[in-house]
Amino acid sequence: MDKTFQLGWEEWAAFPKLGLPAVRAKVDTGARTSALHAVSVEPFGPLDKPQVRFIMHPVPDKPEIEVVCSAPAVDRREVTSSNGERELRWVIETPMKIGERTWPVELTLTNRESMTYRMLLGRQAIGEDMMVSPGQSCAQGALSYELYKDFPRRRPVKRPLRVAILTREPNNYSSQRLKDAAETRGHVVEMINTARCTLALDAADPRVFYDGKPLPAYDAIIPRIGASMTGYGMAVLRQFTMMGAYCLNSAEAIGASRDKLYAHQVLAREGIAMPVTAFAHSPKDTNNLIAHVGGAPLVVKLLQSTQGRGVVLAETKKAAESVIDAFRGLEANFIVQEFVKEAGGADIRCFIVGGKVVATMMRQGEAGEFRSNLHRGGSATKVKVSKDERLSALRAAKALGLSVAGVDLLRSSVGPKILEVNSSPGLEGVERTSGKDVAGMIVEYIEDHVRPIARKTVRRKKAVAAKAAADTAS
Ligand SMILES: Nc1ncnc2c1ncn2[C@@H]1O[C@H](COP(=O)(O)OP(=O)(O)OP(=O)(O)O)[C@@H](O)[C@H]1O
Repeated sequence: MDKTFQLGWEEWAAFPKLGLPAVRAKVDTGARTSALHAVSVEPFGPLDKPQVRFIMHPVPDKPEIEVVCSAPAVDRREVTSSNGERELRWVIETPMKIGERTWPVELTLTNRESMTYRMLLGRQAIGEDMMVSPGQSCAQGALSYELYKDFPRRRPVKRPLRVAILTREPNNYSSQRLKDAAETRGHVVEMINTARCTLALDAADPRVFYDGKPLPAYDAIIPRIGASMTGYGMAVLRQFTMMGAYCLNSAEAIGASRDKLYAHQVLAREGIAMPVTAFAHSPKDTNNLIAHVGGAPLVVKLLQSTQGRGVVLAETKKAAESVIDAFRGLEANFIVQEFVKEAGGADIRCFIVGGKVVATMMRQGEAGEFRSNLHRGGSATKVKVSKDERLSALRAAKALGLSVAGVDLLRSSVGPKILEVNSSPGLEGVERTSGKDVAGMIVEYIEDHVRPIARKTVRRKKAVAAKAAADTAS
């Protein structure tokens, strides 16, 4: 039986690792190397293991379909194109599937926008047992560009991602764990100090500069924005979103969860149980505030508080009045809250990744301390949460629109009461206590949600170009 693998003068190829299900290629035995259409080609990753990221428009008459690809770079070499021009091109190696057969091929990356075929299949990629029939088209069967129709909804392929962690603490446990988890899976991680980013607001080409140099297009951003940087961090995040990056938590969701008063209103609107909470603007309303939460004992919390710093327990009405007066004197914003005594100085942290509680821990304050924060000497232990607790934590994260969240709740006599929803929850306590690889789960979630297509960028660029043309004409 003839085992020769027949190729026609044109063939349909698929590149599973690049996320390209159908590319029409011209077979050209006159050319040594194969070439693939690529724009915005950017190298990234460590020097000893370089990667290239590029954008491919697989459908010639539909440039709005953009697929972001990345692959290990094997070389950078000078190639002479058919018109005799010499060009320095990145070379990648990736599996190619034609018909039933898959084999690794080397591809040089070049802009083939003006060519009919997005790919040229050169003789180096044609094996010894293959034969080209010049009179035959698509000897291995036809694919279709229809495969790109539902593209944004398809599960993206696993490719090396260029990930940035937005943090001012690159060496802390959470940043390092996320970096390790991503690198173990073949991704490249860069730590970006939020405070050092400069934003260039240009409708056609929004950029982020770092130390005066433009930052590249990232596939994903992991925001680890500290409370003191919330406003600017959100702006940086919005900019990266405009540049087409997938952001683990959106700027809006982070802003909503950081604004404690607003977050409490959202939870209340969604009917999620929490300690009765009150807020007043006028000093004349101190008595009303105290009455609203059922009188003393009660908790007064600074809206800007973190790590339990501005959280005070007032055991008597007199003490409550003094604390409220003191906070008002300092012009501080605060809320007054029912004290959930039966929680016994403990709270439960539910770590949520993509609509699932993936790890939990119970934090218990030191003897005589009603605040359970680990920074205040509290200790963490394993805990099994009830269905009610799990569901209310999930509802709280969903209400605020957070994909990754640390939801704190109190065990009250009438069921779970949500205390707070954190948008940059620390990993150390929860990983050490639960023994779970939470960082790994976050990276897997990112892999499943990174956009395979950068359509928005194209649409925006087109809209800006069209407006400029209209302005010139008028
Ligand atoms: N209403 C309450 N009833 C009982 N205990 C409470 C109440 N509010 C807070 N606590 C205790 O005080 C701790 C700190 O409160 P909270 O989490 O609201 O403060 P925070 O400063 O925002 O802390 P974080 O750093 O976790 O954001 C809680 O973990 C909990 O143990």
